[in-house]
Amino acid sequence: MKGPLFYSKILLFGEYGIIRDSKGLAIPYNFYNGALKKSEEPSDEAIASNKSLRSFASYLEVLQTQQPDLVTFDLESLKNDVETGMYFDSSIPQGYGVGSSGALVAAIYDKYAANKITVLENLTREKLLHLKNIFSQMESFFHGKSSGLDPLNSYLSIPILINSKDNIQTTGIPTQSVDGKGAVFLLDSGIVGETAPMISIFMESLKDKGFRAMLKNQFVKYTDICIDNFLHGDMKSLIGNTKKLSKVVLNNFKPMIPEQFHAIWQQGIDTNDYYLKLCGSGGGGYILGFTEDLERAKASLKDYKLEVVYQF
Ligand SMILES: Nc1ncnc2c1ncn2[C@@H]1O[C@H](COP(=O)(O)OP(=O)(O)O)[C@@H](O)[C@H]1O
Ligand SMILES: C[C@@](O)(CCOP(=O)(O)O)CC(=O)O
Repeated sequence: MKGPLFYSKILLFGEYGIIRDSKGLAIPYNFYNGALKKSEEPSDEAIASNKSLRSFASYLEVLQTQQPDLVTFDLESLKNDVETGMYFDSSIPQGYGVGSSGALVAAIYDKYAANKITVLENLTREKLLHLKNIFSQMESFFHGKSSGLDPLNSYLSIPILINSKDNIQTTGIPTQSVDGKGAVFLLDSGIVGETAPMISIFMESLKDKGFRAMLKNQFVKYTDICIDNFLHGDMKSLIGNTKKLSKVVLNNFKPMIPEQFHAIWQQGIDTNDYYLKLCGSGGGGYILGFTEDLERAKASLKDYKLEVVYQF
């Protein structure tokens, strides 16, 4: 048995802001994927994954008992498959901000949900919101509060634009220019991040009036402008505004940036070779980079591994 593939995602813009109603833009990232699978001779990884699925199945049982109107599953098949060794065979790194638990949630919903909303039907705003709500509650098993956006992106495999909490839509993004000099890339911090403590730090910071003002007048403002620039293919403005965003993040989201990356973050701003921003909740995992000139960014970051995700 091997199920369909579910992909990783990248939240290009909107981390933290979407908790406070900024815009957000998430795109599928097809470099990594995962699928439900059974194997005769499971590896240690498969055994660990199976164990995690077992607890997830119990959680879903409670969820559907508590909220039968939200979603129900074919629990008998799910439990039976878990008993007979099913696991999530995935190349998506865990705790890296590219949605490993989101892809898993999407795969489970796809295979076991009753009356599921499918990708093929007309996805009205109401249906999208309903799906996001289901996914949010399913995914909260893995890291507490979840917006449900990761599984939604993985399930639909199309870019999603968040206009506000209750207003989301699927969207197109400008076609890549494969020989373009400009690029969006991932920088591997080599550290596994944890989502929940980062969100706690953010929530704590929100108690401060100055932080709230910075968020509204700078962070959310530049996030929203960057998304507009990106969607309209205005890459010149995008680069200028990611520079502003990069500065705001370095000055105000330090706990979310591993310490050994503070200097190269600043170096990008000083040299204009690249601009860094958070990729998801931060604290490790990937850092997202934007550059007008990929070769220059590569030379400047020669000691690091870059993965290009989009060229323009
Ligand atoms: N292949 C897998 N099999 C079982 N559980 C997985 C798998 N991949 C991810 N998970 C679960 O998802 C958690 C990581 O999700 P999360 O904290 O949301 O990080 P991220 O989504 O940034 O990768 C893991 O701790 C694990 O419980
Ligand atoms: C920090 C946050 O805004 C983005 C998600 O981060 P991550 O991809 O789970 O690391 C949290 C959320 O909106 O669920």
